Parts: sequence; structure tokens; C-alpha cells
Amino acid sequence: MTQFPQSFPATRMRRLRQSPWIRGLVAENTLTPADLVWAIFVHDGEGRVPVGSLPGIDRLSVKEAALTAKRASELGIPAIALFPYIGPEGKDETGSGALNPDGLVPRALRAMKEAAPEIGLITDVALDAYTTHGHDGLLDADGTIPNDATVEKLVQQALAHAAAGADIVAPSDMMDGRIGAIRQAFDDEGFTNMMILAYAAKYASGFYGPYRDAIGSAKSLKGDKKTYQQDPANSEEALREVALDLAEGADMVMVKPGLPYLDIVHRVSTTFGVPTLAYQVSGEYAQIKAAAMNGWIDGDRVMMESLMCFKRAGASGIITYFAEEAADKLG
Ligand SMILES: NCC(=O)CCC(=O)O
Ligand SMILES: [Mg+2]
Repeated sequence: MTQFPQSFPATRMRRLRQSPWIRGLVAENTLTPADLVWAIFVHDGEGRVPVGSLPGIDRLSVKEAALTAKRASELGIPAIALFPYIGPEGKDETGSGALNPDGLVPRALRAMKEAAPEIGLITDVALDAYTTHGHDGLLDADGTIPNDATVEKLVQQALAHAAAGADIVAPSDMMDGRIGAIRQAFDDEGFTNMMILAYAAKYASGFYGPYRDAIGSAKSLKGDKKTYQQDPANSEEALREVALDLAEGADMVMVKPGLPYLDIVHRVSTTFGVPTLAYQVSGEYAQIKAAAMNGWIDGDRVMMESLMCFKRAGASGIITYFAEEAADKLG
């Protein structure tokens, strides 16, 4: 409850800031490795391949992904969200690779589960990594992304992930009705405990640039995603999106991007009182890294500050490329 202050000098706000122990005692929020979801990229090749626009981030082989799951466990990071890099040979018009039960993601899931069964595995449900045109859904000849036909594909993709050992599927495509369709299919197939994290409020954002580079869709993307992702001008619309996804059977919701959208994180978490995750996306990571590499900001400090700000806004967890670095510092 807001209290009206007594006036100076009875009240001196600086008393509670005078040393680390008292600042710690009165801190309203905390950040721990348990708040972080480690976003990783997997590829079908060997070893680790650096992503140019995300300094410090590599695409990982299936083997490296399994080692990363073990590393998450050591660091106290509860979950990993994996995103596939699919080369040109693995892409087609309809993104059929996304449905392959033995594709890269299912293979990585199995290897990671075996290496560290205690780590939660979150998969991305969308076709963009697998389509030649880079859209999250199918693409009709007239340039539209057909909603219902896309949802049918997404359901198959989600089932393939569930069968391979995913704990949480996270549809990031923004088609209408996909949460309900996936929930129905999970129930029909006996996956009653599968968790769904809905990218409920995903905005059509320029902050995804480095990610498209990382998953190999930057060059191929035709047009933009404004007919399915949300307009950055809107916030009432985000509440409608969240309400629908919860009604359709989502267990948790996500807001994306992160820092520029903390007002949405706050509104969603206070309005619905459901676990609300935020995604600190690739462009946010790249901004901080680039400025730090130029010596313009203290990179570690800004990393930790940015993550704490998500907690203050009401996020219950943060998907971030900083997870390993931050968890290491939080020790
Ligand atoms: N579906 C996952 C993303 O689009 C990630 C975006 C980013 O990190 O920029
Ligand atoms: Mg929606």
C-alpha cells in the first residue's frame, strides 16, 4: 500500500541506501538463476559455430546441446529453450521439416533429456526456421498466411516435440486458435501433462534481427510479419490475446520482446495473475553486447540490471541469451 511520506528531515530516503547490507534487506525484488530460461541455437553440424550478430552465442551441435543441458543443471538454470538453425537444404515451401519426428529438434531433445533429465526443455512451435520464405506459417500464392491450415501443421509439430520429450511447447507463431488446437491434440494423444507456454503477446518487432540471422531466415524472409504479430502501438490488444490463450488451455504466457515492452509484462501479470514470462530477444542482447564491446557501457552491470527490471515488472521468468553469463555471476 502506498504510504504518504512524512516530510524532511524526519524522512530521509537515503538512510536505507547507505550500505550494501541494508540495501539488500530492503530490496523489493531478487534475481536468481531459477528465474532464467537459457535460449540456445542448435544446428545439424559438428561443434559450435559462432553467430556473428550475437557475440558470445554459438549454434550448438546435438552433442554440445546435451553438454549445455548439464551446464544448466550445474548453474541452477531450470530450463532451456531451443531454436533450430536449418540450412537451405532443410527448408521447403511448407516447412515440412518442422513435422519430422526425427528432425534436429527431436534429436536434440532426446540427447538433452538423457544428459540432464532434471532440466526443463522448451520448444519453439512455428514454421519459420523450416520455410523457404521465412514465415511462421504457410504462404499462399497471394501472399497471405492461411491461419487454419497453418494451425494443422503446428499441431503436428507440437506432437512431434511432445513425443521426443519436450516438457513445454511454446507456440510463437501468433495464429489464432492454435493453443486450443494443440491442447486438444495433446489430450487426444495422452499428453495430458504437456505444458503450453503461449507467446500470447508477440509483437512485430525490429528487435528480432540477429535471431533471424542465427536461425538462417534473415535472407529468406519475404515481406514482414505484421499480419499475424501484434502492432507495437497496442496494449489492450495484448490483454485480449492473453485472455484467449488462457481460455484455450495455455499454462503460462509470454510477452516478447522484453525491455521495450515491460509495460505489457506488468499489465499482463497484474491483470491475469498467471505465470508471465518475458523474452529478452536477440536485438536486446546484441545492443547491450555491442555497446559493452565499444566500452560505452559496463556490460555485466547492464546485463544484471536489465534482468532485474524484468522481475520488477512482474515477470516470473526471463528467456535470455544471457542466462549462462548471468547465472555464473549470480553463483
Ligand atoms: N520464436 C523465437 C524468436 O522469434 C526469438 C526472437 C529473438 O530472440 O530475437
Ligand atoms: Mg493469439
